[in-house]
Amino acid sequence: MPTKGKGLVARRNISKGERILSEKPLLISPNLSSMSVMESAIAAKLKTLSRTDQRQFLSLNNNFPGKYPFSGIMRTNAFPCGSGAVIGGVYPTICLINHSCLPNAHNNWNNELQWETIHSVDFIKAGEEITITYDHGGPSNSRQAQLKGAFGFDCSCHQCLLPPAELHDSDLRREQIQSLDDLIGEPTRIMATPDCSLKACFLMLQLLEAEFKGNAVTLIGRVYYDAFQICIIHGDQARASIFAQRATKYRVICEGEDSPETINIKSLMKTPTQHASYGASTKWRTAKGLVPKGLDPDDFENWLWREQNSM
Ligand SMILES: C[S@@+](CC[C@H](N)C(=O)[O-])C[C@H]1O[C@@H](n2cnc3c(N)ncnc32)[C@H](O)[C@@H]1O
Repeated sequence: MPTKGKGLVARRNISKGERILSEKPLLISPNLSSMSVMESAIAAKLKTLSRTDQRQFLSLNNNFPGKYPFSGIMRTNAFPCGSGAVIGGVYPTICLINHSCLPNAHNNWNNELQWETIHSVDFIKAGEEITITYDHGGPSNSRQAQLKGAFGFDCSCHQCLLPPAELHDSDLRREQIQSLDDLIGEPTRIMATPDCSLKACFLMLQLLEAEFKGNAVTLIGRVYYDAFQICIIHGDQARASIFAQRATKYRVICEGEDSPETINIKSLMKTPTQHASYGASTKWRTAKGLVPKGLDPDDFENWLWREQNSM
């Protein structure tokens, strides 16, 4: 791939939500603070691998050559085994997938399978590059700084190369998305002014659509899960079950039916009271069956988002 080294390209059309591949890690290593300790730990693990696996590991890209080549390969390629995990895995094929700030696929550690999975989050045409995201979001300058610092490369994805005026508009939206994300996650606000937190979720969905078009599957799923949590904390089982249903739909697209997180949300959709925060407040208390029937779609959305003029 020009400016990116090797990459993965679709050989056939791939529909949204397909599991493109799943892979067992070649090697898993903790992210140790001392490079020399990490280098010896990886070297010891490498010795236990077959010759083919050793060759595959050594063929991976290294943006940090020098005194600690094995650690450099891990730092360039490893994916955390689960969100917030301190251990990371490298994979023979998945590690060929380049980054995009507007990716068409999503990577996820399936703790049940103990494999990393890749799902398409958009329709991918034959011949198109398959991309995932390595960054934590935000405007282009902060994404680029993070990618350079953590992985040692200058991002040349389509989004970062937009003409200046378009990049400026995109950066403004990404800044707003980041601020809303912080606001939605504030526990004191969720307890004191849940209406504001729910409104922030609603605004976030509009912004995600404007910025990512159809590709914001992962983020949309998270927003619906946040809305679920806001409702269940305040005892509103009816809305919580609808939000969990929507969160499930998006989780299935980017992680599959067999992901433990999908299974967990699906079960919360059926029994929202299983959530640990249920009962913290009774401010919005409703029974699960109190979802209104026969409303037109706009009125249903007004009810769901607790718009003032709704029932
Ligand atoms: C996990 S590897 C991906 C496969 C790699 N391109 C190769 O040739 O082996 C990650 C490395 O690919 C390159 N890369 C990935 N995404 C990129 C992007 N958006 N812009 C520039 N380089 C990128 C960087 O060198 C990065 O450190």
